[in-house]
Amino acid sequence: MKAFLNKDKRVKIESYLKFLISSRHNLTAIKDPTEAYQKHFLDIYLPLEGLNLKGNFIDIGTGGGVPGIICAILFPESEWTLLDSIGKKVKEIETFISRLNLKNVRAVCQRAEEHAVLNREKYSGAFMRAVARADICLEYAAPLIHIGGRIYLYRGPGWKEEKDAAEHAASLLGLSIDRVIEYKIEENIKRNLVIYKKVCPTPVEFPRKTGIAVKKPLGGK
Ligand SMILES: C[S@@+](CC[C@H](N)C(=O)[O-])C[C@H]1O[C@@H](n2cnc3c(N)ncnc32)[C@H](O)[C@@H]1O
Repeated sequence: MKAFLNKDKRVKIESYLKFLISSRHNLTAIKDPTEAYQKHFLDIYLPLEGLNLKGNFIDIGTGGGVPGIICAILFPESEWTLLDSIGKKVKEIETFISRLNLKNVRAVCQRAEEHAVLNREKYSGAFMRAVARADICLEYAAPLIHIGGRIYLYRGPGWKEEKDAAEHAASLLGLSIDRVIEYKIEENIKRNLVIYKKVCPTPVEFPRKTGIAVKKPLGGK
């Protein structure tokens, strides 16, 4: 199903952005509704407009629920797992999920490396924004998705500099780059949705033990 907006989805997205910017736990530094619409909604929505998504997806390092909650509203026929290692964030997004009456979302408090132990190859796709360097994100996400599944990384203009490290990690993890969607959320704010496809099994040694992906990134220091 392609991403599209109708009145019901618009209302839910506006309510969610209100919850997010008025959170007690400072889930975002953005407090202005117009800026939140641009940086938390348009940033996620614009590159998805032409994409067909259906299945069982995970948002790793969801924080306040971006991109997971936005995606769950845009793609109600898919199942969404929102993962974060910080308990108070997960508790708060659980309240957002129930206030928005979203039936296709669950929130899980766990580190990505630990989630992979019992959920290997469970998902059709993984989304990540602002969690870590791209090569580190790929190590977290690759074991969780099945062959043929995709990893969607929201990256800023620094993507060009981190691309070689990400490509090296991808070659070790069974991934191949699928496409890069370039877009702008404002005339001078350039963004990329970098999409990797899982083409063969991720070796069992990945993800490495908790914390190692950050300490010794696959793409080098
Ligand atoms: C800067 S926030 C980004 C939140 C959100 N994705 C966004 O774009 O607004 C990064 C989040 O990733 C989570 N995180 C970092 N490493 C993680 C890991 N290994 N497993 C689970 N969550 C992780 C942090 O707890 C934090 O909430």
